[in-house]
Amino acid sequence: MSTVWKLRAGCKVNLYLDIVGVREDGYHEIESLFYPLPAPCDILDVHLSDGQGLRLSCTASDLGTEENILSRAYQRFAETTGFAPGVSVHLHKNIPMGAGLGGGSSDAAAFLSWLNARAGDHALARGDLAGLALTLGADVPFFLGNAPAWVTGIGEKLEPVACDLADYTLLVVCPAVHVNTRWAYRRWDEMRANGSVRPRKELTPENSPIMSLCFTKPPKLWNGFEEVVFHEFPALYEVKKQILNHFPDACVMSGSGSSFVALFSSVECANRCAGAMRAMGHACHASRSGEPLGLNS
Ligand SMILES: C[C@@](CO)(OP(=O)(O)O)[C@H](O)COP(=O)(O)OP(=O)(O)OC[C@H]1O[C@@H](n2ccc(N)nc2=O)[C@H](O)[C@@H]1O
Ligand SMILES: Nc1ncnc2c1ncn2[C@@H]1O[C@H](COP(=O)(O)OP(=O)(O)O)[C@@H](O)[C@H]1O
Repeated sequence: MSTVWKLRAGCKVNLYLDIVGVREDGYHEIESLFYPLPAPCDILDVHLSDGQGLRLSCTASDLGTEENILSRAYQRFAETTGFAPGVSVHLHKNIPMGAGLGGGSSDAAAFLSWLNARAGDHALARGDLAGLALTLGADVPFFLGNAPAWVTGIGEKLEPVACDLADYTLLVVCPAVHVNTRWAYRRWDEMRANGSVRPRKELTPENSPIMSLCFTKPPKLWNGFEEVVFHEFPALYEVKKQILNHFPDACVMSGSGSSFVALFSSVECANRCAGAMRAMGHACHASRSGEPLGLNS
Protein backbone atom coordinates (compact mmCIF):
# COMPACT_ATOMS: atom_id res chain seq x y z
CA MET A 1 0.00 0.00 0.00
CA SER A 2 1.63 3.29 -1.06
CA THR A 3 1.99 6.21 1.34
CA VAL A 4 -1.01 8.56 1.54
CA TRP A 5 -0.31 12.17 2.33
CA LYS A 6 -3.13 14.21 3.93
CA LEU A 7 -2.62 17.85 2.97
CA ARG A 8 -4.64 20.47 4.86
CA ALA A 9 -5.48 23.52 2.76
CA GLY A 10 -6.83 26.27 5.04
CA CYS A 11 -8.52 29.46 3.93
CA LYS A 12 -7.77 33.19 4.15
CA VAL A 13 -9.67 36.30 5.08
CA ASN A 14 -8.94 39.84 3.97
CA LEU A 15 -8.94 42.04 7.09
CA TYR A 16 -8.35 45.03 4.85
CA LEU A 17 -8.89 45.18 1.09
CA ASP A 18 -8.70 48.28 -1.06
CA ILE A 19 -8.69 48.35 -4.85
CA VAL A 20 -6.21 51.09 -5.77
CA GLY A 21 -5.77 50.78 -9.52
CA VAL A 22 -6.44 48.89 -12.72
CA ARG A 23 -3.65 47.59 -15.01
CA GLU A 24 -3.70 47.64 -18.80
CA ASP A 25 -4.60 43.94 -18.80
CA GLY A 26 -7.67 44.64 -16.67
CA TYR A 27 -6.25 43.11 -13.50
CA HIS A 28 -6.66 45.29 -10.41
CA GLU A 29 -3.98 46.47 -8.05
CA ILE A 30 -4.93 45.89 -4.44
CA GLU A 31 -3.70 46.79 -0.96
CA SER A 32 -4.81 44.06 1.38
CA LEU A 33 -4.07 42.37 4.69
CA PHE A 34 -4.38 38.62 4.11
CA TYR A 35 -4.79 36.48 7.22
CA PRO A 36 -4.70 32.65 7.09
CA LEU A 37 -7.29 30.62 9.02
CA PRO A 38 -7.34 26.88 9.79
CA ALA A 39 -11.13 26.57 9.38
CA PRO A 40 -12.86 25.97 7.08
CA CYS A 41 -10.23 23.84 5.37
CA ASP A 42 -10.01 21.44 2.46
CA ILE A 43 -8.21 18.08 2.70
CA LEU A 44 -6.24 16.58 -0.18
CA ASP A 45 -5.58 12.82 0.06
CA VAL A 46 -2.55 12.37 -2.18
CA HIS A 47 -0.65 9.27 -3.14
CA LEU A 48 1.91 8.36 -5.77
CA SER A 49 0.90 5.75 -8.34
CA ASP A 50 2.60 4.01 -11.27
CA GLY A 51 3.12 5.75 -14.58
CA GLN A 52 2.46 9.42 -15.16
CA GLY A 53 -0.46 11.84 -14.89
CA LEU A 54 -3.00 13.03 -12.31
CA ARG A 55 -6.09 11.09 -11.29
CA LEU A 56 -8.40 13.53 -9.48
CA SER A 57 -11.64 12.98 -7.61
CA CYS A 58 -13.56 15.49 -5.53
CA THR A 59 -16.43 15.41 -3.02
CA ALA A 60 -17.97 18.56 -4.61
CA SER A 61 -20.19 17.23 -7.40
CA ASP A 62 -20.42 20.70 -9.01
CA LEU A 63 -16.64 20.87 -9.36
CA GLY A 64 -15.62 18.88 -12.39
CA THR A 65 -12.10 17.53 -12.61
CA GLU A 66 -11.13 19.20 -15.90
CA GLU A 67 -11.63 22.78 -14.76
CA ASN A 68 -10.42 22.03 -11.24
CA ILE A 69 -7.48 24.26 -10.35
CA LEU A 70 -5.63 21.13 -9.17
CA SER A 71 -5.62 19.80 -12.74
CA ARG A 72 -4.20 23.09 -13.99
CA ALA A 73 -1.62 23.14 -11.21
CA TYR A 74 -0.39 19.62 -12.10
CA GLN A 75 -0.29 20.44 -15.82
CA ARG A 76 1.55 23.74 -15.32
CA PHE A 77 4.09 22.17 -12.94
CA ALA A 78 4.77 19.26 -15.32
CA GLU A 79 5.23 21.60 -18.30
CA THR A 80 7.58 23.86 -16.33
CA THR A 81 9.74 21.25 -14.58
CA GLY A 82 9.32 18.01 -16.57
CA PHE A 83 8.31 16.32 -13.28
CA ALA A 84 5.08 14.45 -14.06
CA PRO A 85 4.70 11.54 -11.63
CA GLY A 86 1.66 9.28 -11.39
CA VAL A 87 -0.44 10.96 -8.65
CA SER A 88 -3.92 10.32 -7.30
CA VAL A 89 -5.67 13.12 -5.44
CA HIS A 90 -9.01 12.96 -3.67
CA LEU A 91 -10.17 16.46 -2.69
CA HIS A 92 -12.46 16.78 0.33
CA LYS A 93 -14.05 20.16 -0.51
CA ASN A 94 -15.11 21.97 2.69
CA ILE A 95 -14.28 25.62 1.88
CA PRO A 96 -17.35 27.16 0.23
CA MET A 97 -16.69 28.32 -3.33
CA GLY A 98 -17.19 31.92 -4.40
CA ALA A 99 -16.98 32.87 -0.73
CA GLY A 100 -13.93 35.16 -0.73
CA LEU A 101 -11.96 32.58 1.28
CA GLY A 102 -9.49 31.59 -1.44
CA GLY A 103 -10.41 27.90 -1.33
CA GLY A 104 -9.32 27.06 -4.85
CA SER A 105 -6.10 29.03 -4.49
CA SER A 106 -5.31 27.27 -1.21
CA ASP A 107 -5.79 23.82 -2.78
CA ALA A 108 -3.49 24.76 -5.64
CA ALA A 109 -0.75 26.06 -3.32
CA ALA A 110 -0.86 22.95 -1.10
CA PHE A 111 -0.55 20.68 -4.15
CA LEU A 112 2.23 22.76 -5.78
CA SER A 113 4.26 22.66 -2.53
CA TRP A 114 3.80 18.88 -2.32
CA LEU A 115 4.89 18.37 -5.96
CA ASN A 116 7.88 20.68 -5.56
CA ALA A 117 9.05 18.89 -2.41
CA ARG A 118 9.21 15.63 -4.39
CA ALA A 119 10.60 16.99 -7.63
CA GLY A 120 14.28 16.44 -6.67
CA ASP A 121 16.58 18.14 -9.19
CA HIS A 122 13.49 19.41 -11.05
CA ALA A 123 12.36 21.40 -8.00
CA LEU A 124 11.78 25.12 -8.49
CA ALA A 125 13.38 27.85 -6.42
CA ARG A 126 10.95 29.72 -4.17
CA GLY A 127 10.62 32.72 -6.48
CA ASP A 128 10.00 30.56 -9.55
CA LEU A 129 7.38 28.51 -7.71
CA ALA A 130 5.64 31.75 -6.67
CA GLY A 131 5.73 32.92 -10.30
CA LEU A 132 4.13 29.67 -11.46
CA ALA A 133 1.55 29.96 -8.65
CA LEU A 134 0.54 33.44 -9.83
CA THR A 135 -0.36 32.07 -13.26
CA LEU A 136 -2.94 29.82 -11.56
CA GLY A 137 -4.58 32.60 -9.53
CA ALA A 138 -3.83 35.95 -7.90
CA ASP A 139 -4.34 34.54 -4.39
CA VAL A 140 -2.18 31.41 -4.88
CA PRO A 141 1.24 32.97 -4.02
CA PHE A 142 -0.07 33.98 -0.58
CA PHE A 143 -0.94 30.38 0.30
CA LEU A 144 2.60 29.15 -0.45
CA GLY A 145 3.76 31.01 2.68
CA ASN A 146 0.37 30.97 4.43
CA ALA A 147 1.29 33.65 6.97
CA PRO A 148 -0.25 37.09 7.65
CA ALA A 149 0.88 39.37 4.84
CA TRP A 150 0.41 42.86 3.42
CA VAL A 151 -0.42 42.06 -0.20
CA THR A 152 -0.06 44.48 -3.12
CA GLY A 153 0.27 44.31 -6.88
CA ILE A 154 -2.42 41.97 -8.16
CA GLY A 155 -1.60 39.59 -5.31
CA GLU A 156 2.02 38.73 -6.05
CA LYS A 157 3.78 41.23 -3.76
CA LEU A 158 3.78 39.89 -0.23
CA GLU A 159 5.28 41.52 2.88
CA PRO A 160 5.05 39.49 6.09
CA VAL A 161 3.28 41.43 8.86
CA ALA A 162 3.11 40.90 12.61
CA CYS A 163 -0.63 40.62 13.06
CA ASP A 164 -1.27 39.12 16.48
CA LEU A 165 -4.95 38.24 16.89
CA ALA A 166 -4.35 35.71 19.69
CA ASP A 167 -6.76 37.63 21.97
CA TYR A 168 -9.65 37.18 19.55
CA THR A 169 -11.96 34.41 18.49
CA LEU A 170 -12.27 34.70 14.73
CA LEU A 171 -15.67 33.67 13.42
CA VAL A 172 -16.16 33.05 9.68
CA VAL A 173 -19.80 33.25 8.63
CA CYS A 174 -20.59 31.73 5.22
CA PRO A 175 -23.97 32.65 3.70
CA ALA A 176 -24.95 30.29 0.89
CA VAL A 177 -24.34 32.98 -1.74
CA HIS A 178 -21.78 32.53 -4.54
CA VAL A 179 -20.08 35.76 -5.55
CA ASN A 180 -18.04 35.52 -8.73
CA THR A 181 -14.71 37.29 -8.26
CA ARG A 182 -14.47 38.40 -11.90
CA TRP A 183 -17.97 39.89 -11.71
CA ALA A 184 -17.11 41.73 -8.49
CA TYR A 185 -14.07 43.40 -9.99
CA ARG A 186 -15.95 44.37 -13.20
CA ARG A 187 -18.81 45.80 -11.14
CA TRP A 188 -16.31 47.77 -9.06
CA ASP A 189 -14.99 49.30 -12.31
CA GLU A 190 -18.51 50.36 -13.32
CA MET A 191 -19.26 51.89 -9.90
CA ARG A 192 -15.85 53.60 -9.87
CA ALA A 193 -16.62 55.14 -13.28
CA ASN A 194 -19.86 56.69 -11.97
CA GLY A 195 -18.23 57.79 -8.72
CA SER A 196 -20.24 55.55 -6.41
CA VAL A 197 -17.13 53.80 -5.10
CA ARG A 198 -13.59 55.16 -4.59
CA PRO A 199 -10.32 53.81 -3.26
CA ARG A 200 -10.35 54.29 0.52
CA LYS A 201 -7.64 56.95 0.53
CA GLU A 202 -9.88 59.16 -1.65
CA LEU A 203 -12.79 58.89 0.77
CA THR A 204 -13.77 61.86 2.88
CA PRO A 205 -16.83 62.43 5.10
CA GLU A 206 -18.12 64.74 2.34
CA ASN A 207 -17.98 62.24 -0.53
CA SER A 208 -18.89 59.12 1.37
CA PRO A 209 -21.69 58.99 3.98
CA ILE A 210 -20.37 55.64 5.19
CA MET A 211 -17.00 57.24 5.94
CA SER A 212 -18.62 60.17 7.76
CA LEU A 213 -19.97 57.53 10.15
CA CYS A 214 -16.56 55.93 10.41
CA PHE A 215 -14.22 58.91 10.69
CA THR A 216 -15.25 59.43 14.32
CA LYS A 217 -14.36 55.77 14.91
CA PRO A 218 -11.85 54.78 12.18
CA PRO A 219 -12.88 51.33 10.96
CA LYS A 220 -10.50 48.69 12.20
CA LEU A 221 -11.32 46.59 9.12
CA TRP A 222 -12.21 47.71 5.64
CA ASN A 223 -13.19 46.07 2.34
CA GLY A 224 -13.85 48.19 -0.77
CA PHE A 225 -15.92 45.33 -2.23
CA GLU A 226 -18.65 45.68 0.43
CA GLU A 227 -20.44 48.56 -1.29
CA VAL A 228 -20.28 46.69 -4.63
CA VAL A 229 -21.53 43.36 -3.29
CA PHE A 230 -24.14 44.78 -0.86
CA HIS A 231 -25.61 46.80 -3.77
CA GLU A 232 -26.16 43.56 -5.73
CA PHE A 233 -26.89 41.29 -2.74
CA PRO A 234 -28.70 43.40 -0.10
CA ALA A 235 -29.32 40.21 1.90
CA LEU A 236 -25.58 40.12 2.62
CA TYR A 237 -25.76 43.60 4.14
CA GLU A 238 -28.50 42.22 6.40
CA VAL A 239 -26.20 39.36 7.44
CA LYS A 240 -23.48 41.86 8.37
CA LYS A 241 -25.97 43.84 10.47
CA GLN A 242 -27.07 40.62 12.20
CA ILE A 243 -23.45 39.84 13.07
CA LEU A 244 -22.92 43.40 14.39
CA ASN A 245 -25.90 42.85 16.73
CA HIS A 246 -23.66 40.40 18.61
CA PHE A 247 -21.05 43.06 19.42
CA PRO A 248 -17.95 41.88 17.63
CA ASP A 249 -14.88 44.05 18.07
CA ALA A 250 -14.81 44.21 14.26
CA CYS A 251 -16.49 42.61 11.25
CA VAL A 252 -15.82 42.77 7.53
CA MET A 253 -16.68 40.84 4.36
CA SER A 254 -13.75 38.77 3.11
CA GLY A 255 -12.37 39.31 -0.40
CA SER A 256 -15.03 39.60 -3.09
CA GLY A 257 -17.48 37.91 -0.72
CA SER A 258 -19.78 36.40 0.35
CA SER A 259 -18.23 35.31 3.66
CA PHE A 260 -17.69 37.57 6.67
CA VAL A 261 -15.05 37.44 9.36
CA ALA A 262 -15.86 38.80 12.83
CA LEU A 263 -13.36 39.30 15.64
CA PHE A 264 -14.65 38.69 19.17
CA SER A 265 -12.63 39.28 22.35
CA SER A 266 -15.48 37.45 24.13
CA VAL A 267 -15.85 33.74 23.26
CA GLU A 268 -19.40 33.89 24.73
CA CYS A 269 -20.40 36.59 22.23
CA ALA A 270 -18.81 34.56 19.43
CA ASN A 271 -20.77 31.49 20.55
CA ARG A 272 -24.05 33.40 20.63
CA CYS A 273 -23.38 34.90 17.22
CA ALA A 274 -22.54 31.49 15.72
CA GLY A 275 -25.77 30.03 17.14
CA ALA A 276 -27.83 32.84 15.67
CA MET A 277 -26.09 32.60 12.28
CA ARG A 278 -26.54 28.83 12.10
CA ALA A 279 -30.22 29.25 13.01
CA MET A 280 -30.44 31.45 9.89
CA GLY A 281 -28.81 28.70 7.81
CA HIS A 282 -25.32 30.19 7.54
CA ALA A 283 -22.36 27.85 8.08
CA CYS A 284 -19.91 29.13 10.71
CA HIS A 285 -16.31 28.26 11.51
CA ALA A 286 -14.38 29.57 14.52
CA SER A 287 -10.69 29.60 15.38
CA ARG A 288 -8.50 31.07 18.11
CA SER A 289 -4.70 31.41 18.17
CA GLY A 290 -4.47 29.59 14.86
CA GLU A 291 -6.46 26.51 16.01
CA PRO A 292 -10.01 25.53 15.02
CA LEU A 293 -12.45 26.21 17.90
CA GLY A 294 -15.57 24.09 18.35
CA LEU A 295 -18.58 26.28 19.08
CA ASN A 296 -21.71 24.99 20.78
CA SER A 297 -24.42 26.70 18.79
C1 LIG B 1 -10.72 39.20 -4.53
C2 LIG B 1 -9.54 38.43 -3.95
C3 LIG B 1 -8.96 39.18 -2.77
O1 LIG B 1 -8.06 38.36 -2.06
O2 LIG B 1 -9.86 37.13 -3.49
P1 LIG B 1 -11.23 36.27 -3.49
O3 LIG B 1 -12.35 37.15 -3.10
O4 LIG B 1 -11.35 35.76 -4.88
O5 LIG B 1 -10.98 35.20 -2.48
C4 LIG B 1 -8.44 38.22 -5.03
O6 LIG B 1 -7.99 39.48 -5.51
C5 LIG B 1 -8.90 37.36 -6.20
O7 LIG B 1 -7.89 36.38 -6.40
P2 LIG B 1 -8.28 35.04 -7.20
O8 LIG B 1 -9.60 34.54 -6.68
O9 LIG B 1 -7.12 34.13 -7.16
O10 LIG B 1 -8.56 35.63 -8.64
P3 LIG B 1 -8.18 34.94 -10.02
O11 LIG B 1 -8.79 33.60 -10.05
O12 LIG B 1 -6.73 35.14 -10.27
O13 LIG B 1 -8.94 35.96 -11.00
C6 LIG B 1 -10.34 35.85 -11.23
C7 LIG B 1 -10.72 37.11 -12.01
O14 LIG B 1 -10.74 38.22 -11.08
C8 LIG B 1 -10.18 39.39 -11.68
N1 LIG B 1 -9.04 39.85 -10.86
C9 LIG B 1 -8.42 39.01 -9.98
C10 LIG B 1 -7.38 39.50 -9.19
C11 LIG B 1 -7.00 40.85 -9.34
N2 LIG B 1 -5.99 41.37 -8.59
N3 LIG B 1 -7.63 41.66 -10.24
C12 LIG B 1 -8.65 41.17 -11.00
O15 LIG B 1 -9.22 41.92 -11.82
C13 LIG B 1 -9.79 39.00 -13.11
O16 LIG B 1 -10.85 39.36 -13.98
C14 LIG B 1 -9.68 37.49 -13.04
O17 LIG B 1 -9.97 36.87 -14.29
N1 LIG C 1 -10.29 23.12 -6.10
C1 LIG C 1 -11.14 24.15 -6.24
N2 LIG C 1 -11.75 24.66 -5.17
C2 LIG C 1 -12.59 25.74 -5.30
N3 LIG C 1 -12.89 26.36 -6.46
C3 LIG C 1 -12.31 25.86 -7.55
C4 LIG C 1 -11.42 24.75 -7.49
N4 LIG C 1 -11.00 24.52 -8.73
C5 LIG C 1 -11.60 25.44 -9.52
N5 LIG C 1 -12.39 26.24 -8.83
C6 LIG C 1 -13.19 27.38 -9.38
O1 LIG C 1 -12.67 28.60 -8.78
C7 LIG C 1 -13.73 29.45 -8.39
C8 LIG C 1 -13.29 30.30 -7.24
O2 LIG C 1 -13.24 29.45 -6.13
P1 LIG C 1 -12.66 29.94 -4.72
O3 LIG C 1 -11.21 30.29 -4.90
O4 LIG C 1 -13.03 28.96 -3.69
O5 LIG C 1 -13.52 31.26 -4.42
P2 LIG C 1 -13.04 32.74 -4.08
O6 LIG C 1 -12.33 33.20 -5.32
O7 LIG C 1 -14.30 33.47 -3.81
O8 LIG C 1 -12.14 32.69 -2.89
C9 LIG C 1 -14.89 28.49 -8.04
O9 LIG C 1 -16.13 29.13 -8.27
C10 LIG C 1 -14.67 27.31 -8.99
O10 LIG C 1 -15.44 27.50 -10.18
